[in-house]
Amino acid sequence: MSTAARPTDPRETWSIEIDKEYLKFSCAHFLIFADGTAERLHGHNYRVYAEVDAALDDHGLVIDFIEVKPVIRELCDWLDEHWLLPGQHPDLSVRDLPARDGLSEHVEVRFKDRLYTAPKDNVIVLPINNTSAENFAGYIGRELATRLRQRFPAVQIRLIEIKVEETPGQRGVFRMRG
Ligand SMILES: Nc1nc2c(c(=O)[nH]1)N=C([C@H](O)[C@H](O)COP(=O)(O)OP(=O)(O)OP(=O)(O)O)CN2
Repeated sequence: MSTAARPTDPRETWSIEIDKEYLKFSCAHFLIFADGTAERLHGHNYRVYAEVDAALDDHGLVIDFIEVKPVIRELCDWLDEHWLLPGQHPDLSVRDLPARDGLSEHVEVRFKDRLYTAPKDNVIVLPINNTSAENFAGYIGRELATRLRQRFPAVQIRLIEIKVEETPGQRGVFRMRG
């Protein structure tokens, strides 16, 4: 039987879905609400679910699972065990504190009447306006799209969908087309 790629039927689309227990990140955050109040600082074990929609290659693959999982995992591992802060919220500021008196470099975080300090390497300031599951999905999705296009230039990605589950049963969902 021929293994040549069949002519594609425009009605058909293909995608891969990745849902691995180890695609997770444990992080601290506090959500800021529309009325200006915010949660106390707390943490979640976030789970990441990914879908990539693209043409099937001549070998019957969208993208090799073995090659795409490490790209998602490197993003999860980079976020893991950090306090995530929204760098674009108007009422939250982060100031670097130089090492002194035997202390390592720290950051000072101000939000309204709250003041926190933390070792600088414990914190990641993300280009988002709130630490919602949706914004985490958007950040991971955009980063993943950039990295997949760099590493798999021949893949014609049509859609990337990232779901970030903050607690079992509720997820933020991000989709990027084209
Ligand atoms: N659209 C969103 N709403 C909320 C988010 C979010 O990321 N996107 N996040 C929070 C809080 O961070 C909170 O920690 C989660 O809220 P909550 O629903 O209370 O979580 P639980 O799992 O404890 O909910 P239960 O229904 O009690 O199990 C809030 N909103």
